[in-house]
Amino acid sequence: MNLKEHIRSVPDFPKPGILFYDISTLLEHPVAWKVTVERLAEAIRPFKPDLLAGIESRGFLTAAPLALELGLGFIMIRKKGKLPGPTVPYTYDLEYGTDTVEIQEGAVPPGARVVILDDLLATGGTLNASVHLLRKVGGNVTGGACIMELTFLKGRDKLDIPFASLLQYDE
Ligand SMILES: O=P(O)(O)OC[C@H]1O[C@H](OP(=O)(O)OP(=O)(O)O)[C@H](O)[C@@H]1O
Ligand SMILES: Nc1ncnc2[nH]cnc12
Repeated sequence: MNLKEHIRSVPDFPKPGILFYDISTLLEHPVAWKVTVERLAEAIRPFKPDLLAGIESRGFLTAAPLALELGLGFIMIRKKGKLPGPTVPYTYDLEYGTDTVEIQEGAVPPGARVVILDDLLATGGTLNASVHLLRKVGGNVTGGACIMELTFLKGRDKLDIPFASLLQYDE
């Protein structure tokens, strides 16, 4: 099955000049979505995860069903101020300014093998920050995976973990 046929590309969203890859149409199609989850399961098998982490918010849609399929726990990496109770932050640089991701204290058992999921890798800034956050709380990040990778942005070069993507886009 060609999964690219189930992803809609929307020009000039959310800003002029950006071609937005929309997974809404993939999620709407139960067979294509099931195939996506199965292919992700294959892609991350070599990383031997104990636990899956998803990055807000489309990363939750990607990681949660995969965790269920693999019989693993799922934890959330969220934007600042969204998680209740004690949290641990990691702040990273953007082109202009900074951003912060957070995780709940105690979400990662010491030394757990964690694999990070998101829907899409663009510049790699979000995924790289998530790797650092998970390490800060004692996780052993053994890999990362996305459904889509914008190869022309070379986000993969920013990562110091093994990384897999199902679909590559060069524009
Ligand atoms: O590789 P990067 O350049 O960091 O970009 C990729 C990130 O951007 C998108 O999330 P967005 O911030 O749009 O949030 P959303 O998932 O809540 O829509 C996407 O889901 C990734 O998390
Ligand atoms: N071009 C794009 N399409 C969908 N999500 C994105 N996140 C960052 N860049 C994106």
